Amino acid sequence: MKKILITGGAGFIGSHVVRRFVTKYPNYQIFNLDALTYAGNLENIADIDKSSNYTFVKGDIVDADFINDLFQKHQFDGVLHLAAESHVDRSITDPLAFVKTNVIGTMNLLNAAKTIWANNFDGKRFYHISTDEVYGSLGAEGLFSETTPYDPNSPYSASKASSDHFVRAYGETYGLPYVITNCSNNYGPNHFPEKLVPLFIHNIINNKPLPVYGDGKYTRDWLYVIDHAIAIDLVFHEGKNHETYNIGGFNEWQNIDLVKLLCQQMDVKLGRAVGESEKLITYVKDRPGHDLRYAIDASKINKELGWKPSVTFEQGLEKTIDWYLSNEDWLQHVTSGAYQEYYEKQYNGGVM
Ligand SMILES: Cc1cn([C@H]2C[C@H](O)[C@@H](COP(=O)(O)OP(=O)(O)O[C@H]3O[C@H](CO)[C@@H](O)[C@H](O)[C@H]3O)O2)c(=O)[nH]c1=O
Repeated sequence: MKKILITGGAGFIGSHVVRRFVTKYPNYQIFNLDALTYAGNLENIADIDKSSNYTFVKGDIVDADFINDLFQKHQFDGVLHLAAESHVDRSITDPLAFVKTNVIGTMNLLNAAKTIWANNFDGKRFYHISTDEVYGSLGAEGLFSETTPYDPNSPYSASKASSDHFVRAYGETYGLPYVITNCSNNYGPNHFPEKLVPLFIHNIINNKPLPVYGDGKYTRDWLYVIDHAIAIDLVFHEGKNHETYNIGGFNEWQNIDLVKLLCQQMDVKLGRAVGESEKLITYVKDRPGHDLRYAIDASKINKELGWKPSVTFEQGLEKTIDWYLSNEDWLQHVTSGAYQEYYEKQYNGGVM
């Protein structure tokens, strides 16, 4: 039986990956390591919690001694590393937290893997799940490919770029077997309501303003989170050693158009008059260093591994809205306390 460590498995993307691996691979023993920060929530994976091939471990990847002990104890065969501080706005107010978790945390995992595998890399794999933000910002034209030079702009993307570089460096220097994926914006169930889609769903339900940064003309490439989990499964098992794969939906939306579509779908779901939710749109001051456009060329993963998104954006968005509307308890739990304080501070940043 293979022992697989998944970090960040109580978070948004991680919870979908953990569920997929636990249910699809009964011959794997899955260890889910999560620090349970504000964005991690065991409710996200409550349905698989009792599975015999699943173990939850609470712990922080920043603690090197703890990580070394964990690797020595369990002798993992593979690591899927998703644990990260991931919110760009938070990285602007507290960059060091991002260096700690995303850079030091990744280093601790790399060191621990290198030590236990001790040059015996047969059947071993370190998989770093990363972001397209490492490539910086596109103008109106072009797509990010795997050979696009790194050019990160936010403390968040700088920390992810740094950790990508360390993973590659451990591959080149010590022969560590690795794969890296850089994915575009995800949306779907379990997404903490600080990111655009879940925050706006939450605010529409509660009749709160929808704070659109700047002129709303920023563009992102959106992918349903379960399609990302499927891609991660494929890359972990079939991706080539020492390779990078970009993952994206070929699905670009300007923020304001996405928000309007979301408002329309929410009006229908909530039985509101047409145009009701759009009245909540409020233009607020822009994010500093806001990247204009991300768009992914996902043809490598498509050609080599046969992956492509399984749902359209309209379908994925509807599934997402349905999930939030039938999980209002979840929303209530995660939006109380610390989050609420943060949100109020953020929103009071100023209406334009
Ligand atoms: C939270 C929020 C966001 N926005 C804008 C900023 C962006 O142009 C767009 C999406 O913002 P966010 O949901 O924060 O996501 P973004 O900054 O693109 O980064 C996401 O996508 C990345 C992949 O591209 C991931 O690596 C990040 O972890 C993830 O947070 O919406 C608003 O206009 N208003 C808001 O309140």
